[in-house]
Amino acid sequence: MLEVKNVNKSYPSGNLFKKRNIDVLQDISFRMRGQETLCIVGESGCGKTTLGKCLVGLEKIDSGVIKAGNDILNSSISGTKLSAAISRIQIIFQNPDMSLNPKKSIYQILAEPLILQKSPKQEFKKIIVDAIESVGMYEKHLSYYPHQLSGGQNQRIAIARSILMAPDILIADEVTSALDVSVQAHIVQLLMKVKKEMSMTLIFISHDLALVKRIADRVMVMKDGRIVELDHTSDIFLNPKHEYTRTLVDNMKKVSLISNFKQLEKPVLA
Ligand SMILES: Nc1ncnc2c1ncn2[C@@H]1O[C@H](COP(=O)(O)OP(=O)(O)OP(=O)(O)O)[C@@H](O)[C@H]1O
Repeated sequence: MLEVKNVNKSYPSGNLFKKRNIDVLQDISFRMRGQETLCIVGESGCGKTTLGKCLVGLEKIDSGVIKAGNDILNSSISGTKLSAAISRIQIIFQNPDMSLNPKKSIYQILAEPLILQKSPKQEFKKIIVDAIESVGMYEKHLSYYPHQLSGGQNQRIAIARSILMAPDILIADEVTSALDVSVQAHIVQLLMKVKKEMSMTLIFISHDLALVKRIADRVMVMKDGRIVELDHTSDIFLNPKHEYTRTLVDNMKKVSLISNFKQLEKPVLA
């Protein structure tokens, strides 16, 4: 169970003479339970990634509380204790090439969670082979380095590494946006499969509203660091209550009309 209560986060801004803070997250509260998929949407810069980073303790919150099971994170936890505080939540980012250490082999990357969990060394190989196969890759890839794999394959490795941490909650932050369209669907399918098999809660951050409509149980709409609407997917798309949600949904409909029209325009090849 995840409970986020009145979370606020600001970043320092301005210059030496005129310092100020920008409020990036304002009074964020929500709860999640069980195998729910919550999608977070909203315009660029509204605070989606910052919220994800705060949930896993990569950023310190200014006030409020985050609870995941018995793990509790608040504004008084800092330093190395921060990311250790919320061990039940893992995050995967947009660009797997940046999150995987280029100097480490895939085997070494996948061994990291096992070292952290103090798993018996003699079991490493079997667990790692199982993990890489569960994301649709093979034992032979364990000797590769990230630069020898495609973006989609590296994203699979990032997912395998996260699931080796056996989290209760997985945050996927724009995980398909840097990938080729043909690979995107495979990564989403994989995430949904992993979520089901591991009985995880999934927080999926995305700009792709058509995808959100397909996979979300509930949708959180953010604007300027605040939650403007949080509701079941059907209500968000069929009966949006907030003006901003209505604009987002209308824009999605326009984009899908244009792409349907473009497909019609395509010449038929003999
Ligand atoms: N480390 C930082 N220092 C200062 N400001 C930051 C920092 N990280 C993010 N911000 C600012 O916080 C705001 C929210 O950024 P965030 O990355 O959370 O937005 P987002 O909704 O995820 O955007 P996008 O959809 O483009 O990824 C932005 O104005 C951004 O410039």
